[in-house]
Amino acid sequence: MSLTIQKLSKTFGPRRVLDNINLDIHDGEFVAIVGKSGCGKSTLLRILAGLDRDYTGTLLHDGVPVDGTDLRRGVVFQDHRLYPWLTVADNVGLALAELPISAAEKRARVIERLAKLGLQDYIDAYPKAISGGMAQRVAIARALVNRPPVLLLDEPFSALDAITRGRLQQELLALWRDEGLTVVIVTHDIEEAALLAQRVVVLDQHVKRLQPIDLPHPRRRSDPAFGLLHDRLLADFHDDLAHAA
Ligand SMILES: Nc1ncnc2c1ncn2[C@@H]1O[C@H](COP(=O)(O)OP(=O)(O)OP(=O)(O)O)[C@@H](O)[C@H]1O
Repeated sequence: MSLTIQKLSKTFGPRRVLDNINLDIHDGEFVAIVGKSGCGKSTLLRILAGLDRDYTGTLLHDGVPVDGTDLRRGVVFQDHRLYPWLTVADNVGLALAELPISAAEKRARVIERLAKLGLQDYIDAYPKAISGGMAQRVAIARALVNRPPVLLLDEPFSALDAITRGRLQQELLALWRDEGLTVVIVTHDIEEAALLAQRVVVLDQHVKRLQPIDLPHPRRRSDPAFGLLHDRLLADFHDDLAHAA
């Protein structure tokens, strides 16, 4: 068991954003959280990260209550959040600041991690000199440099062009497979969720649907089984929109 969410609710003032969420995320699982804008996806991810502790209910990581951010959970946001005055390597190295290892060891670890993401030629570049896709790779490198077992991503590819997004999706799948990560990705893109995840959580304040996707990777949009699952997820959204109207 990796993350355990029990009876979790969250309000902003009078507004209930998450209502009685129950969800177990298993070790090594790839879970996508989808739902219409404002349904609480980012709020839930921030809670999983330990960035927001103002909720009711229970959140456990490996059976232990989450009480803040933790080196065992790396986080990637939609915007890369790199410091413009630091090089790529120094941005990634910041994540190791508190680790009791030598500067040389830190540098070696940073370079190894950057190389795994194809960034070996950009180690000493500044963020403004690299593309949006590269910057998101750096953000992933920063999230993983501590070798956390859990990677949490909030709309990590939605600001990228379609080709770059496709590449990064494949790289994320490779990282998940090769490193045995537990991945939770928030996305508004049903197709992205269906292409990547083993389970898709449709959120609408509560868990509206938990959809397993048992298709092997790489998944093809042209596969009829993929189309069926995609359409089922899409139907949940139409349902939401009908209710909203
Ligand atoms: N700090 C805050 N204070 C007050 N309300 C907030 C705060 N953060 C989020 N909300 C509200 O909570 C609701 C859920 O927000 P959240 O960002 O989790 O949704 P989301 O599903 O991620 O949306 P989107 O897909 O548009 O990013 C929204 O109505 C939002 O306006």
